[in-house]
Amino acid sequence: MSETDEKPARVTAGVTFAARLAFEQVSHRFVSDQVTLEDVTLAAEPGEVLCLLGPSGSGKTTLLRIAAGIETQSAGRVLLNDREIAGPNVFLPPEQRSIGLVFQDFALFPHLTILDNVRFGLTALSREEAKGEAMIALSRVGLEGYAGAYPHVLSGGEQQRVALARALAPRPAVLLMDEPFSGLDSRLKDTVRAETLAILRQSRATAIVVTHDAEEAMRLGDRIALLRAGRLVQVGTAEELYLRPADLFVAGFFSELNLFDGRMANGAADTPLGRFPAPDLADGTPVTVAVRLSGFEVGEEGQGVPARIVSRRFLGVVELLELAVEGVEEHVRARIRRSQFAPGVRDISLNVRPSDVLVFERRRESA
Ligand SMILES: Nc1ncnc2c1ncn2[C@@H]1O[C@H](COP(=O)(O)OP(=O)(O)OP(=O)(O)O)[C@@H](O)[C@H]1O
Repeated sequence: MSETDEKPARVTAGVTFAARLAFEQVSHRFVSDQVTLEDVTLAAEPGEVLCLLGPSGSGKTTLLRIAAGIETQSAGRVLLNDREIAGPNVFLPPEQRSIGLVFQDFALFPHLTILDNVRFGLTALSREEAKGEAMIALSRVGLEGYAGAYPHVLSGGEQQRVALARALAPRPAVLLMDEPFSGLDSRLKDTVRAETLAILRQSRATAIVVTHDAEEAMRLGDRIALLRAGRLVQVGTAEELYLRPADLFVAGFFSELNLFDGRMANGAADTPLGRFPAPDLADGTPVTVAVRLSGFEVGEEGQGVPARIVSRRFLGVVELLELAVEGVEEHVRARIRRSQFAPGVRDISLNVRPSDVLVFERRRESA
């Protein structure tokens, strides 16, 4: 069978099947008394792009390595389409898992052609078949014209696409990507991210993408799973995590916040910026009121809470104000549309948009 006969059908056929990858109560320790992951239950649904988000050291990479079979969990199971691939009595080696990996440094071999880099993992096929599959994968990322070239002639973004082609070539059911864009400069990043998403959609692979950047997770993920210190804090769509964060940590990951301490009284929290209702919290509960920097309407003096401009920083479309407000120890920060005040204006007034206020029960550590 010639590769040209097969090519069009294969390109549109994408992967053989879209799989569900599930973690069930997965825990992990590198050192016995130190939690890397604790009781993580999470599934990437067939064809979904799931972003694993969290600060450095929160366990994202370890979870990915457990899925790939290059790390073993201390407890719990990993399932691919309801088949256990890692558990107390089962351990399927990485090469039998139908899982592809893309790392942040692309890890291309400089002395191999682009084609040979992509063909590298296709050891189960004959040389000619592997070439055909590698060419299909390269055409999926739009780089078939570079098959005979070496990696150094490609830009960072193109090298990332080769790495993606290499991971897609064996038609994995699930693709795992660890900070795949962090090696790219910020101008390239947006384009490569959009291209990658389009390729993932076309290939229909289920993908788990690790990132520590909330905006990247919002741009890429159908859903986002946020980890902190090895524990899953919240899973949901970008809207859910942004609009209804489970706690202050989640809120702070998605927005810059001004924080005020208060106490519930008559169904609302009192702050120097106003009273904010929180019907679910009992009166007397100590609370932290979080106001997004973008959550202010500003006006001339006398139209709201009085504030004095301490500094203004021009940021292009917006400007960042630092404001002194009576009753607030630290400066209040506000991100407003630029040029709303003439130079030299000092006294203004503030109104807070209720949709940009979040009230949380105050935890002991932040009390
Ligand atoms: N081989 C190892 N031996 C011991 N501890 C490790 C090892 N690898 C990672 N750790 C620790 O495990 C924790 C989780 O690491 P992991 O790399 O999974 O986090 P991460 O969220 O991916 O972080 P980053 O974004 O910095 O890569 C960290 O505290 C890290 O220091």
